[in-house]
Amino acid sequence: MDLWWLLWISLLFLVPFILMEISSGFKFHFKLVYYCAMCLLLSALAAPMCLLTNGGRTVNNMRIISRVVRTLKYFFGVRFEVKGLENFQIDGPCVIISNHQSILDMMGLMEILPDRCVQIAKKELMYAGSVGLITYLGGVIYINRKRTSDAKSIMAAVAQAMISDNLKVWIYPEGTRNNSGDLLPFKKGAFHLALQAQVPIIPVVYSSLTSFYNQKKNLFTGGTVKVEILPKIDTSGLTENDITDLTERCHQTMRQVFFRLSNKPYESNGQSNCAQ
Ligand SMILES: CCCCCCCC/C=C\CCCCCCCC(=O)SCCNC(=O)CCNC(=O)[C@H](O)C(C)(C)COP(=O)(O)OP(=O)(O)OC[C@H]1O[C@@H](n2cnc3c(N)ncnc32)[C@H](O)[C@@H]1OP(=O)(O)O
Ligand SMILES: CCCCCCCC/C=C\CCCCCCCC(=O)OC[C@@H](O)COP(=O)(O)O
Repeated sequence: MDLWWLLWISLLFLVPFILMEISSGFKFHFKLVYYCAMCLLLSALAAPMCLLTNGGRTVNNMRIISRVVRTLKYFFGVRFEVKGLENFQIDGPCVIISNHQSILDMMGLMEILPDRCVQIAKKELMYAGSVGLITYLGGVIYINRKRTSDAKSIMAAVAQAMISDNLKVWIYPEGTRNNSGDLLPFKKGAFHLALQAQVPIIPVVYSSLTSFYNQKKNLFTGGTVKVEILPKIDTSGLTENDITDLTERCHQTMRQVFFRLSNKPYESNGQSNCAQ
């Protein structure tokens, strides 16, 4: 009898691996679920560490969170080649903006996260189980993307907090994940925030994940991500009238770097062809 049980249980374990061999779709989704499960598990492990070390919701928990998240890359065969870390060496608050491709970006975010840096996140993330808890403990700021007025007032409060608590704020100006191999147009909140707080903006660009992570092609293997931290952009003296131009300028600069890092020819949409 035991032998039969053993046979059935081992078959049960073998089934996902057999399915992964015969179906790329199954393999892609299995790996994505594995990633989410790892995030949930690591969050559940990190939460008590944060509570015991720092008591409650504080940006200091980001040190623990980043250390734990940095281990994830080894489970998924992802490597990061980072350039420009010296550009993070600025005292005081700043707004960091970067392109956003997938939930895998958490690995790239934590790979280079500077000290005392929180992120702006969609409020739905608060309800993602233990991941929601860990983002809360890390000081993540939640916004409702569908209610611009609420988002504006939250960001205005963040501008005050950045100065009083010496906080850096990381924002994904595309406002959503985008695995298309290009950058979406930028929302303006990050730039309003930088002007309201009168702090510099530091653009960060991650190369395209599409060479090893592509939902359309059910591709999810390991790979190398090139990361470039660009020199800071000063906002002193700029006013609300400069927001659109500042947004466009950052978008164009980051898009050129994105194409260069992704070894793709720069397709300007009516913009200069010289990739940086
Ligand atoms: C240990 C375990 C581990 C495992 C797990 C890992 C855990 C890791 C832990 C921790 C890390 C967590 C990391 C989470 C990351 C999550 C990322 C996301 O969720 S990304 C989605 C949410 N982020 C955004 O959406 C930002 C970008 N959006 C904006 O900034 C928008 O501007 C926003 C939302 C503020 C408003 O969006 P609009 O859709 O209305 O678009 P617009 O065009 O920008 O604004 C409309 C008008 O309002 C003005 N406006 C916008 N923001 C303003 C402001 N702040 N003040 C004044 N006016 C503003 C603009 O100038 C525009 O007006 P005119 O067209 O120019 O007339
Ligand atoms: C008890 C309830 C349990 C709920 C289960 C939760 C399932 C998800 C669990 C883990 C997910 C790990 C993801 C790590 C954090 C990802 C942050 C992120 O990248 O969010 C997406 C957001 O940038 C943009 O959202 P959209 O592209 O607009 O959409």
